[in-house]
Amino acid sequence: MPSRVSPEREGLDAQRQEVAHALAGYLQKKKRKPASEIQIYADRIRSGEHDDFMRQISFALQDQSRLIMADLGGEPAEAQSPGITTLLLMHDANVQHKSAPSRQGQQRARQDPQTVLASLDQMVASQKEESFVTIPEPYLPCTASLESLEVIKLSHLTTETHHRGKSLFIERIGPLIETSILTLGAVKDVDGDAEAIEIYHADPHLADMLPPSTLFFLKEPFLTLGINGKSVIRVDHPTDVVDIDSLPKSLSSIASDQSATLTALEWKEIGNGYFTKQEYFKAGQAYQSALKAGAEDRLRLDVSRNLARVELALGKYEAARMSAIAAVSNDGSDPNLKALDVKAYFRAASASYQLRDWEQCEADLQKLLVLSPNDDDGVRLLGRVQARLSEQETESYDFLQLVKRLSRQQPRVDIADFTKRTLIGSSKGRGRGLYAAEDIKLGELILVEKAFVATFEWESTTSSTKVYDVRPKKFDGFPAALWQGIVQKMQHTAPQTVAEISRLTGRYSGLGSKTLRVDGSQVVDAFQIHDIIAANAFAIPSPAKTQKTEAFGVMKTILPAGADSAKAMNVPDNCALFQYASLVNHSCLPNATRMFIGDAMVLRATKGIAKGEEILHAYVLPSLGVTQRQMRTEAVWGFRCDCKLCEADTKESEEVRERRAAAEEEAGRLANDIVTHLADAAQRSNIIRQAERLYARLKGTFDPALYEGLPRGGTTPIQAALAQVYCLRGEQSRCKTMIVEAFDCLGWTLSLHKAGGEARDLLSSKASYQTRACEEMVGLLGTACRMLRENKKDRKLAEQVRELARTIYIALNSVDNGIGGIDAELDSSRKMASLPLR
Ligand SMILES: C[S@@+](CC[C@H](N)C(=O)[O-])C[C@H]1O[C@@H](n2cnc3c(N)ncnc32)[C@H](O)[C@@H]1O
Repeated sequence: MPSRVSPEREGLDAQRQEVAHALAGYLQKKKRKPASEIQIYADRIRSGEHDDFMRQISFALQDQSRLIMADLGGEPAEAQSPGITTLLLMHDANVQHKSAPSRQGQQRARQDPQTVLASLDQMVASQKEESFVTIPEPYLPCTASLESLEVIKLSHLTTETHHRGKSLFIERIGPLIETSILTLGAVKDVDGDAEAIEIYHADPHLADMLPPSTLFFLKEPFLTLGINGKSVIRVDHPTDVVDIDSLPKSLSSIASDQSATLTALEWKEIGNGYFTKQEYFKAGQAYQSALKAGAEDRLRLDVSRNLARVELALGKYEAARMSAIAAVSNDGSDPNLKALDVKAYFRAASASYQLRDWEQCEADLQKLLVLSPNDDDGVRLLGRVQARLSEQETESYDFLQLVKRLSRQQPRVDIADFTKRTLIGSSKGRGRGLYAAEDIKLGELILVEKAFVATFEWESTTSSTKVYDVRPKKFDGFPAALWQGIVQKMQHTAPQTVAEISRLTGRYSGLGSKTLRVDGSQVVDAFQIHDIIAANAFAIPSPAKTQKTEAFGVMKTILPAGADSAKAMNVPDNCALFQYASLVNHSCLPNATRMFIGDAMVLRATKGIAKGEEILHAYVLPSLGVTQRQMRTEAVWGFRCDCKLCEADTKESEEVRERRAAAEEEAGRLANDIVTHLADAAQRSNIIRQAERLYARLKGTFDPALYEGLPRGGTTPIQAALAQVYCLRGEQSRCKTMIVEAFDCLGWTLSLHKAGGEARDLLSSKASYQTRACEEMVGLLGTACRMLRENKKDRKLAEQVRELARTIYIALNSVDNGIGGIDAELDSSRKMASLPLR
């Protein structure tokens, strides 16, 4: 009997044809794909292979890829809308992920090198096209030593399997191709069996580390499917790759089998040759070989000293310090050796400086100066390290100089951290947090910290990479350059720093804060770093923008990655990870605000903080609506804020919120118009009355009992405009009342009665939500100052108000290069005062 096709089925088929046709048209037009590739996609759709996906593609064709994301079962990406090709690839990645368990344990087919190299070209083409990275289910890096692993061949590999307890001994064939954050290549084993390999976060010198025809080890290999659906060995943790030169001594016979046996002296000469050509990695390898070949006495000292120099150039500071110290002869009787010891100590001190171990650096230099008291380099470095020690102790930073020196070529600052005013403690329901170790006044420094790693968009093409994470099924941008930078740096960092970074919160805890050195390398869990970045990285504004800061165009304090309201899921241009400042928890009623100078974060108090109080800053803009705030903190950091403001905001009805939003919008517009219309006598009274009515309406939307002592956002612009108007009209009492009310709405009590004590005593905090409000506060104080200056008896108070504005300005900017703007503001108010108002 012929099968009957249901009407629904017929409809679906027709729809499929239509979508396939539209997709083909779309791809041809937008992506300029070769016709053959379009045909493949269209055929796949026609054959029903993408049946579920049909609907999603039709959404995409209507440019609604956000909905598709939600449909795929992941969180809707708010800003990153993947294109159709990406969606198809993502779909494939998802299907691959789901079907992985059914493939697990399947025997891998033997492949010859030519076939693998040909498919590598295909993989490279699709990677270049999409620059799209899939993050698989996390797995741990190998923590076993090479000696304890059983060597297997490629033919022993089975799919979707982490071969724990095993290692491969393989060699690279063909080129290594870097695309985005992964390096693609091909390898073969002693049987001539070949396989593709994907190495993530690879050492920048990977090609030198794994030269063709040189065998290397891959610990606990993982065989999976690549982006093209073909098998590939995936290496997520770079420490799973062990090159011949890093082999432990017990296995170094393998190395000598590979290279003709040279003497230590010959290796040293080879190293020096590479050094002259600035091929530092290869020079380092040669010096290592010299040491392994048994360099002794003077030769050992020379090789170690040269190796230290090379390691400094490669950023391997831990190793550099050890090599430098190993190069010290301590033989004061020989003037030649003494001079060489000076060099060795200088290299040790330079490494200590880079490791930010200021005390060690100073100690290394003291030893140097005993041998050569007037050594220029030594004396200069001692000056620098003493400046760092002073910053660390007494916060003696010259912020203005630091800002002036920033440029695109030099976006990083040379400063020490200042953390002694804070202590780490546990914060109920929030994990760890930072606490004030002493009383801290409004505007004062809480901490200064240089980023562990910071990346700037102009330095790398991978500052934001498209990533599909199979765990939350989330497609998003991710700061891949930062990820790679941290994974790399962790391998050459002091264990204590590694442990601190590893302790930072992240959804996947991986190796935890255990520090493990295996086979001479610091083991790093790349997935753990990924999740640490997701929960802790900060966006930083471009130093170029920072330099332009003037007057009230204050430096923007940018929120942590993914936290900005407008760009929601977009990855910021510049981002950084801070080891210590990451511990500051969130509140919509913060007591601290952050700003950045290059790669350093400066955190200041936005209200008086008593000893023992927790330091809190805002991860999301407190002025956003509560629903948006909570959605963001939940999506990015996995918590719901339970501060008093969130509590009050959530108790309000939707109707009240909508009413207020409408009044706020109108008030904002009117606040802008008001000054423009002041000169117009016909409009003036009318517009002022309108503003007063609107202000009363806006104020009326807040339930006084619910918001007792809490800030009421959105009122400031109209209050500031009215205060200016009253000031210009000479209505001092109304002006004063409006300014005091404006501060009250921002969560502050401002006293404008009489001068006395310190300027900051004029202000006391209830439960302010500042951060962005600082700008508005400075403006309001400008008006207050102008009003007070009119009366002779209030001149002293006026100066205190100006000083208070300055304190708040610095709390936000850290430098007072824009403080002249406050006076300029007063001048412009004076000009306005000449307008005929009455
Ligand atoms: C940047 S870390 C802050 C340090 C963190 N408390 C720790 O122990 O490492 C961000 C994480 O802290 C926690 N957190 C921060 N503020 C919070 C708050 N107001 N309520 C609950 N948890 C919070 C969340 O777990 C969030 O993912």
